[in-house]
Amino acid sequence: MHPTLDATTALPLSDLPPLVQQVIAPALAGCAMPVALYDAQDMLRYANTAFDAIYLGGHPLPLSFADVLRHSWRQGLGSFIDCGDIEDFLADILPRRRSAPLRQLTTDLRDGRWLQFTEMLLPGDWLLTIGSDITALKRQELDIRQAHSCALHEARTDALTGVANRRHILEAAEQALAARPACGGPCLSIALIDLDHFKRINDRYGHPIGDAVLQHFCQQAQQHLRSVDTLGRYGGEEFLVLLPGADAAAAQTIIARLHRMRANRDAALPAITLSAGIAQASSGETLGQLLQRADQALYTAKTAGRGTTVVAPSVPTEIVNTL
Ligand SMILES: Nc1nc2c(ncn2[C@@H]2O[C@H](COP(=O)(O)OP(=O)(O)OP(=O)(O)O)[C@@H](O)[C@H]2O)c(=O)[nH]1
Repeated sequence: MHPTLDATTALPLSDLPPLVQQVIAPALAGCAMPVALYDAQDMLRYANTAFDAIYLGGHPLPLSFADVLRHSWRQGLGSFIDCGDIEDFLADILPRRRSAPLRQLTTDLRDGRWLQFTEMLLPGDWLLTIGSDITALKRQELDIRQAHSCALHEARTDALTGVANRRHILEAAEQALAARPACGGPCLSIALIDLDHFKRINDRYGHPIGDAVLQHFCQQAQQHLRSVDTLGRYGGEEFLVLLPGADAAAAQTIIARLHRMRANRDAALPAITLSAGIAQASSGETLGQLLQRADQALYTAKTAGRGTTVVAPSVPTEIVNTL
């Protein structure tokens, strides 16, 4: 009778393939990297101490691969299962098991660590699994990803109001226009909004109150726009709203909600009104042309006395093409 490999090995050494018996198992028995060996029927026949601690918690062998995962899941050990259902998880991964002579898999453990497993098919259909701890690498990757998304967010966001900045809202508008088919397709409208007599707010109450009014306007406006709409700061007290799927009439209804926001205003802040110019994109129209029409409509709203919305007349395609 041969000695067992370590505390978790339930089978005699002679039962394992010679390569494992003579080289792999003795070298890896006390190794910090988890090592496991499955036979041709996918029964776990050998696990070193590190693998036992992660998946078995002292459970005796043999155990099928699926039962290793079921057992570890029940015991709060092993891999984290995103879908939360061990049987669904097994149904997803089992068809790919043993699908190549050498495979690498990454898994996050319920204790927060990350492992990369290398699975190697051996003669006689045995499968050797060796894991290495890649937690530090994963944390670094996560930090880099978070730093990147923070940098991206900052590059796209207006620092005062938290809405899209001018560059980002214009990029979004370009993309929305480019995504439209050459003719037909869903509508797209834009609204240029300017807060009325804003200079007076600054002059009378001071710049910090002016800033607070801008912030409050953006907060409120975002609550009153649809989730598909995008609000961006176009200039000082001027804002651009993208209204996908909205024709001019629908856009007017949505912008009317912003006019009514005065009713919910923060009593600590001075009241404001706004003027808006709406333009519905015509087929083939460039962003420059669309903005020009919205700006013209805004100008008309301003000269008409402010506190109102003007819709730019629609442009027939043949005229757009000559603009
Ligand atoms: N507090 C504050 N004021 C700003 C900011 N950006 C622009 N402004 C002010 O917004 C005011 C815009 O003034 P005008 O262009 O004369 O327009 P208005 O007073 O709003 O008048 P109309 O647009 O004609 O209704 C200026 O006084 C700017 O200083 C900002 O970030 N914070």
